[in-house]
Amino acid sequence: MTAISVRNLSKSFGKKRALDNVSLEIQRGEMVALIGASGSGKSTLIRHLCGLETGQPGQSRIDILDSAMQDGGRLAARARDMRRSIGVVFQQFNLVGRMSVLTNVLLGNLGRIPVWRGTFGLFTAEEKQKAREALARVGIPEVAWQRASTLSGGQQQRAAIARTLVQRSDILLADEPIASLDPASARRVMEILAAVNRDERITCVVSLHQVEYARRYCPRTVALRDGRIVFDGPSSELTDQMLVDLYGDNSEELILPNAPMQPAKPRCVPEPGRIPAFA
Ligand SMILES: Nc1ncnc2c1ncn2[C@@H]1O[C@H](COP(=O)(O)OP(=O)(O)OP(=O)(O)O)[C@@H](O)[C@H]1O
Repeated sequence: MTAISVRNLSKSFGKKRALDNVSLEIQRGEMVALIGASGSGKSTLIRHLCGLETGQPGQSRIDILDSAMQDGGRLAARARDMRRSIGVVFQQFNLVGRMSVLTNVLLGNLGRIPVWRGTFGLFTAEEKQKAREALARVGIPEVAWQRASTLSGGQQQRAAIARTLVQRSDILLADEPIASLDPASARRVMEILAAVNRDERITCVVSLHQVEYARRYCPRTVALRDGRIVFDGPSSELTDQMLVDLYGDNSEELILPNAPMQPAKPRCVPEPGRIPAFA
């Protein structure tokens, strides 16, 4: 089954063409890295895949699990329901900081339970147990009762992955999940994503700045430049020389494994009431 199918997707912001006739197929169970220099269109593509953006009117179409998510620049009526099958992890704003980690993970149930139960935080014992298991799965069972804002950046990303497990998503889209992390935390997060892909058969699309992580953890890489796909194939075949040829001076930010990492902590959602995307 095809997990994600993108056809002829273009998107402009004013005069800036962020995506330029992108077509892409990702099969169920794949783990795919999306790489590209800053501004190449990775986040814009991910935002389209989860229905947060619509493409230009015309021939574009995005199918998720063989159902149209958007067609001709219009979101399908079922798009909201379809989002339940897509877990999203962002570089920042992953968790509601004032809530406990466990509650954040429990928010993964929201698409499947009555709104009133979610609003009042009335989760069943079984749901709480599943949330605790998900935290154990990502290696941080001990932080369940901590406020999310007190977690380290790597722990926050792991809690966000736990939330997608509770959501029981078929597809996990991670938009630069390791960009703010130190190398050890980045490796841990990538290992967890790879394990979730392998063991739970969740299709993963991970946007990354450094090709080294793509080579190590993702069998397939899709490289974007100026909104166009310029490489799509086995990550092992994407050599440093190819990156230099594709990106020129900008290749440095993709090749040097430690250079562009900013040691900032991913930020939690600051205000109450805001639910992380598709939690
Ligand atoms: N909402 C928006 N309004 C205006 N321009 C936008 C918007 N979103 C993206 N862009 C522009 O589209 C282009 C692609 O941006 P995008 O964020 O998708 O790139 P990216 O590859 O994810 O970059 P980075 O690695 O720096 O996050 C950039 O030139 C960006 O400035």
